[in-house]
Amino acid sequence: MISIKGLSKLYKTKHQDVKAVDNVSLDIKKGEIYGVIGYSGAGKSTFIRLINRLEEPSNGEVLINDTNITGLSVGKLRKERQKIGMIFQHFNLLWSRTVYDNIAFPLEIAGVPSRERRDTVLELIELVGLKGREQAYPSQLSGGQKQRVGIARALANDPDVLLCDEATSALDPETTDDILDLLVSINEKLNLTIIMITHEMHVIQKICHRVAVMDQGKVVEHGDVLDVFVKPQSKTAKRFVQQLSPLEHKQDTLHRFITKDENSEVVKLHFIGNDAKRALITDVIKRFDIEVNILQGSISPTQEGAYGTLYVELKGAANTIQETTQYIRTSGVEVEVIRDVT
Ligand SMILES: Nc1ncnc2c1ncn2[C@@H]1O[C@H](COP(=O)(O)OP(=O)(O)OP(=O)(O)O)[C@@H](O)[C@H]1O
Repeated sequence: MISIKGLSKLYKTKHQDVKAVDNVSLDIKKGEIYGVIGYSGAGKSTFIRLINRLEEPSNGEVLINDTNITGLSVGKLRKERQKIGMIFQHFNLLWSRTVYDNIAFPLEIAGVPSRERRDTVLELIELVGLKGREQAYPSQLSGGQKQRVGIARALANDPDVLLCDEATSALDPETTDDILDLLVSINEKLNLTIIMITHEMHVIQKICHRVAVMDQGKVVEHGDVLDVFVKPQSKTAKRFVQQLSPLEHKQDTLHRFITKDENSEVVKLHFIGNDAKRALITDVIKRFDIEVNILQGSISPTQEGAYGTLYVELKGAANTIQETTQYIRTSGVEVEVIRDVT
């Protein structure tokens, strides 16, 4: 649905040239929530603003439903932008207009007749959970409510895609989760494609189907969220995943279980999707003459299923330990033998 080809943005400043976005190519499918994550300065905001041409690209193309956004005249771009909603970190509401009038604004610009406009605004107010606050001004709203107005306004012209630029970064964790839940429900109800720029891995984990990791203007890794969480390849992705995994910080506590004794082995098990729900440890204990000592574990949900990590100590005869790890592997769970903790 969205095809981004060789997209680049070079800022020329007095002192230096900055490649904010460097030859990015991505395909985003209809109805998916696509996350783009990166640290500050990675080029995320520039990237998302290139999609609707709030920034002009230096190179490359953006195709939305086969329309080449990069090639459109100003007039045609204005029309096409109605199909691309956008929400912002600081909401960008019109402070002198009520909730109702903020949401009606893009419909006024699009020349929608007042009767139809009213129906759409009331429907959107209901959709984002702001019934009863129609006549409030932005200054009278909480951050979460302001973002709900932003979302309703972005949906007013029934867009094909919603661009979210750090849409939850100004919100507290609880309100962030409420807004993320709202975005998921809108994605499901309207089959709306959502592109989500963020520096928070929690956002990616909670709502995205696929993710691209940006560093210094480049996409250094992209794929299904579950794959990137379970097996991050790039240094940047690994750092992000570690942020979310409290276990990685506690690895030093594993030290005392790691010995040179061949009758004891510490292993890390990776569970993905339905594997995370299986009673594998019970199964292993029943099958093998082995002691299983659970050291640490966690399960994390994502949009595409759960993934989990479990550290266990296996105690028994060396060949039984080997048979056990082999059995676990053949049952589809990845096993990593931990010999050293760094
Ligand atoms: N208008 C501009 N002129 C010159 N350089 C710019 C401009 N906008 C962004 N940059 C530079 O481009 C790079 C990417 O910036 P961008 O804001 O896209 O990153 P980001 O990942 O969104 O970071 P943040 O989350 O901090 O905004 C940075 O080095 C930034 O200084």
